[in-house]
Amino acid sequence: MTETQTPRRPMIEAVGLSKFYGPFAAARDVTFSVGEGELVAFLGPNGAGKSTTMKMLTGYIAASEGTARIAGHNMMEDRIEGSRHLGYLPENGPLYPEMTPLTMLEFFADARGMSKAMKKDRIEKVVDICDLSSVLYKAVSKLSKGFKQRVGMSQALLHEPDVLILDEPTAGLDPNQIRGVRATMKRLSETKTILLSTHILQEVEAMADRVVMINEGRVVYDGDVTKLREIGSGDLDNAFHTLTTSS
Ligand SMILES: Nc1ncnc2c1ncn2[C@@H]1O[C@H](COP(=O)(O)OP(=O)(O)OP(=O)(O)O)[C@@H](O)[C@H]1O
Repeated sequence: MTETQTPRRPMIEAVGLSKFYGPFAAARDVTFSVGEGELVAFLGPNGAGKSTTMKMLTGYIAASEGTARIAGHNMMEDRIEGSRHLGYLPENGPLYPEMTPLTMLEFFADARGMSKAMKKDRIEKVVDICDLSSVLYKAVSKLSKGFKQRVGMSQALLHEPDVLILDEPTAGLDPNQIRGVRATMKRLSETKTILLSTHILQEVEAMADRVVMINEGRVVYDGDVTKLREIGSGDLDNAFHTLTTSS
């Protein structure tokens, strides 16, 4: 950042977050922040602690140590206010298999206390953004993985949050579905702050302003994609390998 640029307002903050399961640390002293309007990729091998960190950031699980803040709100002390700003797509989607996408969105809109008019308007908008009109009346259990992912995304966007935490939004999708989800995320990144976990390095190249990498529960890299590539002598796969196998 040059001296003339104003620092971005931090919208997602992990401050010394740790999560212990007995003696095992799933996350240890994780500290990073995502500024307003940034799209940050959260990278790491299987079991590195990405989902655990995201769950602490969203207030879904309590941290053993440290603080999580969304739009300045401590997610343990002020979760309701923080959650107003936050859309969260968990790893396996918050899906109710016997509901249809429409009944599920209505259910979430009611749970958020939306007025009738607001509910209609917001459901129409997220159905459009996530391209769900063809499956609105089908049971979620009968939908393809790609559509299930989009239903999860529509739920995350329903209350028009300005911060999105998306846990592997493209995992298990075919290349066409990945294209669709990436295009949606790219559009959303024009107006929102996004933290997105992924294993796919092309996704990082295509979309992210910055990368936070985690390995064995600890942050091992926080910086831009260009510097990350330099660590791998010009290759992101190499950089990933170097940073996640040397500890
Ligand atoms: N409830 C739990 N009890 C015990 N260990 C857990 C629990 N939840 C997660 N872990 C462990 O914590 C570590 C981090 O898991 P986490 O799901 O955060 O990793 P991840 O980086 O999201 O992995 P993946 O890319 O495979 O989704 C793993 O070793 C996991 O087995």
